[in-house]
Amino acid sequence: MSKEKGSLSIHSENIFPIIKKWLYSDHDIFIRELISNACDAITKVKRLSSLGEAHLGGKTDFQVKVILDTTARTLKFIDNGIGMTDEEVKKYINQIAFSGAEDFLKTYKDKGDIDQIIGHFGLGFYSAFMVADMVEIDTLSYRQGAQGVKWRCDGGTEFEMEEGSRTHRGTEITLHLGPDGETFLSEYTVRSTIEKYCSFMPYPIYFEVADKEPEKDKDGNIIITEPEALNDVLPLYLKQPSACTDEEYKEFYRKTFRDFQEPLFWIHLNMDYPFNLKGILYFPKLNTEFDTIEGRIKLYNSQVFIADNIKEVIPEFLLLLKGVIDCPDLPLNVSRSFLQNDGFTKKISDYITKKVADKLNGLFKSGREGFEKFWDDISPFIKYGSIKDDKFYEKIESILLYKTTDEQYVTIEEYLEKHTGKLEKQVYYVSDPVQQAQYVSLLKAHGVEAVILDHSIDSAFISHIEMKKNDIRFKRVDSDISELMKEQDQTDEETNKVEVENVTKVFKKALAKEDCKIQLESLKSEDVAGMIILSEDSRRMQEMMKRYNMGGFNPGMFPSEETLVLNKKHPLIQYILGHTNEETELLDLIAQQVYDLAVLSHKPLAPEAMANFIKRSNEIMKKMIS
Ligand SMILES: Nc1ncnc2c1ncn2[C@@H]1O[C@H](COP(=O)(O)OP(=O)(O)OP(=O)(O)O)[C@@H](O)[C@H]1O
Repeated sequence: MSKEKGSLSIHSENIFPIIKKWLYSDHDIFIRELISNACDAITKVKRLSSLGEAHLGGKTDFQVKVILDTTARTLKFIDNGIGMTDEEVKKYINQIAFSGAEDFLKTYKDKGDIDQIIGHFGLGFYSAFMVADMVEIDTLSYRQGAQGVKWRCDGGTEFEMEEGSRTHRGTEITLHLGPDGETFLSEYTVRSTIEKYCSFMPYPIYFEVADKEPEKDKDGNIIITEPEALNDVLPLYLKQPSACTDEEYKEFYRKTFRDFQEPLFWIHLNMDYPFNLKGILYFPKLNTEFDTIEGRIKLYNSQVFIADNIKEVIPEFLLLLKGVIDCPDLPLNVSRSFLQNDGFTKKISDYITKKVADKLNGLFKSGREGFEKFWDDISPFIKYGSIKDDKFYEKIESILLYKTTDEQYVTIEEYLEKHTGKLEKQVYYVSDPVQQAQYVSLLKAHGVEAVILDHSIDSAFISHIEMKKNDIRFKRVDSDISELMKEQDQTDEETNKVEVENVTKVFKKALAKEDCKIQLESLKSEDVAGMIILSEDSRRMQEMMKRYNMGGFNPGMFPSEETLVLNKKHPLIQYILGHTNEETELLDLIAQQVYDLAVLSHKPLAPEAMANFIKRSNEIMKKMIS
């Protein structure tokens, strides 16, 4: 066969159902598309008027009206924009994927700023057929002496066109809602969809229900209310940061996120070059320690809502924040809810990360005390960001704070400096300040504070910091006995070995436990008879297995390194040491009670052990009075 070249042909009968059903993922976006077209139509006529090419005759109350009629089952979108001539309807509507917006941009690209035009692909109008059985257009062009045009299509590939009777410049689009549009017969659905997609569109959008019973006062008089636009045509993020007050930022936050907690602080993004990006990011306050952090960053393109939390543009860790970002330069694909993946989105994401890091550094430098006040609330974001984004970590590394058990906020360097001579490149931490209180007070008695790392992000954060600063080691307070707590012991190695063997025998029998690892120490404190320590590595391994649900692994592969440390100086341990050859009930009782108390200050007792502990404690008290 000879080599051939040609162009592919598309039959509208085949492609139309695809556009209607599959081009857009969400049905409700037809509202966004038709209101965007209406706003584009207004932007165009305003532009032409400013160029002296259109004479508006004083009709400049630019607005978009959406009217629902539940009886007639229609939804109308009315604008007083540029309108269309019959030629334009033929060109822009009858030719699918021929965008009048693109055409307009091409014609006027050299005549000033027209980046407000939203349309791009020439397909949006057809999204109306996702919900409508029939769509009508009634339009009159701005041109002098133009004749109105009526267009009608029932969703097939045939249309009807005739002269229209419209007397005012603009376009009215009527959707006759079909079974797929049933949900849009609800006032609430239409209103909330307009609010979702159009709350920052540049011209006022009014919504009314034509066949709704008017509200009456108690005397039966109709209450007349001034129509209120559903949108904010000049959202705060578009203003210059220097022109915005704190109250305005807070009000914008309340309105946009319906969150009545005040945000901690915010970052106003305002960039014109090398790309255009405006927005405000808020650091929300966490209500309680049990709060799940759920952020929401709404992405806009020229004031049109695109989607929430688009991870290509917003670095993943910042999805914990709340905010709005508007970037008219976004490379959107046809359905707008998806981005074309190119290097540009990465640049936007890097810019946002940098701005957040700059703001945090600024807050730290301008007032450490204020920064410390925010720390508990913002630290999960910052820690998550440090783990997720190396560049972010590098920028905020020096302002990472740690809250200590004496309620101070210190950097890691300050912590080490404070413990010079006591700790060598080592940071003690607690993951549960209440449960681990005994260990904390033992350390405190020797002038050592621990840092509190009790958030679910902290175990990953600790590993991250250790990896970044590889000479620093984090140790949970119950992972060893600090040399600071021990007293010089005169016992020689051989005697100590025998003592350990004898005591182990007593505990093994009393606890009926084969694997009982015991260490004898002379602790400076005489208050503690025994304590459990669990090596840091072994505990981390166990936690990791639990976290990743590595149930298939045999736990025996990583035996628990739990050790019972007994304080030789404590009278109870001295008693045991002096009676290791006996097998008395009292010896069992002491060993069991010492062990349970040690476990209790390390972790919660298992239910059966707890019941035994209470029973035994009562027995001991009974013995005391008998
Ligand atoms: N309300 C309107 N007033 C005037 N012209 C309109 C109106 N609605 C649509 N048009 C014309 O029809 C064209 C096609 O609209 P359509 O929504 O299909 O595509 P678009 O807005 O150009 O691009 P996109 O697919 O990105 O929305 C528009 O570019 C515009 O020229």
